[in-house]
This record gives sequence, C-alpha cells and structure tokens, in this order.
Amino acid sequence: MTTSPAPAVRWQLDDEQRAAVAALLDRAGAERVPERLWERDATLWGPAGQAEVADRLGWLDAPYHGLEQRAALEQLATDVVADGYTDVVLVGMGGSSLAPEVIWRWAHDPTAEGRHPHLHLRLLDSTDPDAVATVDAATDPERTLVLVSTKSGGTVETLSLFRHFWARHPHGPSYVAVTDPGSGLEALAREHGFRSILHGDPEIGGRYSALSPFGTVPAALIGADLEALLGGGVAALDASKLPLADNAAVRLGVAIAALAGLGRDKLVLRVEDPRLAWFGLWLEQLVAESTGKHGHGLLPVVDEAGAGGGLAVGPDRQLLVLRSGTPDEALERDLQAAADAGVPVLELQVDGPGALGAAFAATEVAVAVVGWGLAINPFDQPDVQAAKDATKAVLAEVAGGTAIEPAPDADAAAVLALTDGLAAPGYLAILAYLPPSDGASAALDRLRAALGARTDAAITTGFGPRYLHSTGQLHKGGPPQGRFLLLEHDPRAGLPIPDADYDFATLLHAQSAGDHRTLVAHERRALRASLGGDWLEGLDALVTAIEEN
Ligand SMILES: O=P(O)(O)OC[C@H]1O[C@H](O)[C@H](O)[C@@H](O)[C@@H]1O
Repeated sequence: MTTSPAPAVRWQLDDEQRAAVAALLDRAGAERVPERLWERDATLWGPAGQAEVADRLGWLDAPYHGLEQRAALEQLATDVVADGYTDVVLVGMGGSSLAPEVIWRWAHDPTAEGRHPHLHLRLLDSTDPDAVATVDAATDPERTLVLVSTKSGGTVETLSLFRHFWARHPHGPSYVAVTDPGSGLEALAREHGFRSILHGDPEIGGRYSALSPFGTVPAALIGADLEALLGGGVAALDASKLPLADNAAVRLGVAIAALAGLGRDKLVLRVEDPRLAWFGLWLEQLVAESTGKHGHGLLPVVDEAGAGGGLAVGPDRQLLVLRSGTPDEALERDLQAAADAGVPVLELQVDGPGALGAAFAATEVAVAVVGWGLAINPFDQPDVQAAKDATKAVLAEVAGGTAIEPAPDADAAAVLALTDGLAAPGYLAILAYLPPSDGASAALDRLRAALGARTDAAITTGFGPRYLHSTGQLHKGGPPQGRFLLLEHDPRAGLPIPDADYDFATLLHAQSAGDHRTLVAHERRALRASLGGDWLEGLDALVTAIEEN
C-alpha cells in the first residue's frame, strides 16, 4: 500500500486565544482524550449508558475495513462498465450523498474521460422536480446505474427518487443499494432484483460514513483511487492514536472547542487545493449535526470569501484552512487580514494522493473531540426529526384537502426587515428550495454578498431539502442566533411520485413550509419568499433591489 503522510496542524493565535487553547490541551492530556477515544470509552462524551455513543464509533475502523473490501468494489465497477453502463445516478441525502459529491469533485478529471473504466456521477439529493428532470434529460436509462444510498433505508427523499427511477426503467440489474443490514431498502432491493446490495456498518452514523461503503462504493464506480483515499484515512487515524503532543487531529479539535469557548462559534472554512474545494459541503454536515444541539454548537461557514470578495473577520469567527501544498496568493492575503484582525487561524495540512481521505478522517476525529470539549454527544441529532415530522403534517393536511399556504413573492423590503439589526454573533441562513447547480450557487452568492455588505454577521447558503440533513440540526438545536430566509420557486411541472398521493413539487413545498413551521416553533425568525417561475430572474431582481436600497 502507498503510504500517505500524517496530517499536521498549525495555528496563529493571539495571547488570550493561545492561553485558552493551552488550558484545554492540558485538560485533554489529563483526561487522556486520544487514549480514551481509541479505547472507545463512551464516557468521553457524557455519562455512561448514553444512547447513540458507544454504538456510533465504527468510523474508527472504516478505512481499514475498506481496504479489505477494495478488490470486490473495484470488481463491481469493472462489471458495471463491461455491461455498458456509462453513468451513475446516486440518490441519497446528507451523509449518504455529500461524501460521494466531494469524492467525485476530487477524483473526476474531465481530461481523463473515456480513459479509465469509470462512470460519470450525477448526484440527486433534491426533491425539486426540475432537478429530477435535469438528471432524466442528461441520462440514458439503459446505460445509467442507479445507486440508492440510505443507511436507515427509510428516508423519504431517497425512496421517492428510487420510485421515480424505477418507473422510468424497471430493470433490477441497473440498481445497486448501499444500506445498513436489514433495512427497508434491503427488502425492497431484494424484491426488485437489484444487481447488488452492499452493507454499511450500523455502528457508523450517516455523517461519519465517508470512508465506509457510503463513500467507497460510489468512489469505486467513478474510478477514484480507493487505495489512496483509504490510505489517507488510515494514515490520519493511525496518527490520531499518537500521544497528544504529536496528535494533529485531536489538537485541532481541542483548539476549535477552546476558541468556541471564547465566543468564536462560527467555523469559517478555506481550502487551498481546488480539487478539495467541495470539502466544505461535507464538513458542514459533520460540524453542524455533531455540535449543534442543546443551545450550543459551531456554525460552519463555507466559501464566505467567495461570496464577498474578501474574508469577513467578525468577532465570532475562527478560521480553519485546509492546506494541501498548493500555495494560493489570494488565500495568503486573506489569512494575513484575518490574523491582523485578531481572528484565530487554524491550519490542517493534508498532502499526497490520500489528502482527501486524510481530511475526512482527521476532521472526524477533531469534531468528536470538539464534542468532548463542549460536553455534548457528537453522534446524535435530536432536532432533525422535528422538520421531518412537520413535513409529514403538512402532507397530511394536503391529503385532507388543505393546500400549502403559498410563500409570498420575494420582496426586498421583507428580506431587509428580516435582516434588520442583524450583527455578529447572529447569523443569516439562506435556504434555497431551488434545483442545485453551480449556477444557482453563484446566484445565491450574489444575494449573500448583497446582504453581507450590510452586516458583520455570518451568512450561509444551502439548498433545501439538502440542508435539512446537514445544518438543519444546528438551526433548531444550536444557539438561538440565526435568522432564516427560505426561498422557493414554482417548478415547471409537479412530477408525480409513483405510489404516493403527492408529487415532487408538493413534497418540496411541504419541506420548506414544514421547516419554516419548525423554526418558528423554536422561536427563530424565519421568512418564506417565492421567486416565481423564473427563479433566476426573480433572484437577480431581489439582489438588485437590495443593492439599490
Ligand atoms: O442515510 P439515511 O438513513 O438516508 O440518512 C440520511 C441523513 O438523514 C438524517 O438527516 C441524518 O441526520 C443524517 O446524518 C443522514 O445522513
């Protein structure tokens, strides 16, 4: 096996920050944090016997097991390609979809197209009918493998999307399931004669599953270098067994927690290597779901600089830089500006072909350690269910004949009223129930920049329903500092969901309306706004009106 370098950590801190980090490092030493992590001592995160701790540590073994499974996964990919498949559509949510997206963006080399036996990945983690229609139009059912990925086997978005694809092409050999043993999806997959059923480890939670089959199966299908990916994970985990003084991942977690204790509870991520640029999408769900509960938590802020043209340096920020030996002048300037403004800068260095695997594993350890530092269980998600229940309630009302209350037309005055007086440590989350695409992200960044010019508060963007399985936990369970702008649009068609009494458009709107209800019930300020049929035009008009206001 090619060996990957162990990750390294460095930081630039002022005196107060350095003292806080040193004090928590002392406590981590006294409490034997690295040793107890590897002894799988669940009392690191609270009293013995707490639910969802002792049985959530399987990720510590995942890349080691993955290397044992590598040949079988590569054989699956070879067989699929030999059978004439050219594309893979992955349907899944949260941890089951975001790691594959990051792996795809890391591994996919457009210039290598056609040279390696691999499939082109299209990720579908949206109930927006326009997003589904785009994937339909881009793929030939006869040559498209559908990878249905859900640990629980019961996630409504994933199963609705499966039913859509099955109606389009009811042919078992075109389907592969990744799911935990005995799940509802496993039964469904057997019934429908899926080509393969690959099992996840029930002792790994969704957000920690990147180096388990939820990451490695799609990675194999797209021809990613599994040995490098998993080797990087092994190198980082091996290094996390070292004593505290040499333990980059544990030290990183201690530093993040100590700085959060100083009120720096916005974790801004910057990434040096363009191939890792999408890492934030995955880290966001890891940080937000793991830490955002019981009124505590860190808000991950991804690509804030990309939106504003400079780095927001509010008093509530700490900056995490993912370094990978690809110097970038603009990044260096931003880091200097941040350090000059007193923002603590933490640097995680991951190098070599296994850099992504090392980044996954090192941050998994670090976030588990943040849980120790903040005295919370990083492995449960107590507030995710609330939005799911609210969606179900809205759908039940629709079935009973009560239409979903339409979102009012987007209006600059209403948006500015929502953000009026917003300042750090408050934050604004822009939650877009739009078809995800690079173009939509760019349009949302323009809105973020227009609003960001008026406040020092952090602003995040996310697509619905994707964020419900990521930052949604923190929005409800974390510090009550957020304000929420839920943007909707009128999809081109409703698009039926086979065997359901509602269509995709109704499900999408029910998810937005349901989350709005849940946020309001948690006493958060939230606004639903519709961008109409041509949402891009609607969004541009909103941005212009805000800029001119
Ligand atoms: O993989 P699934 O069981 O479909 O779950 C998908 C997602 O669901 C929930 O939102 C969890 O909070 C996430 O951590 C998980 O990744």
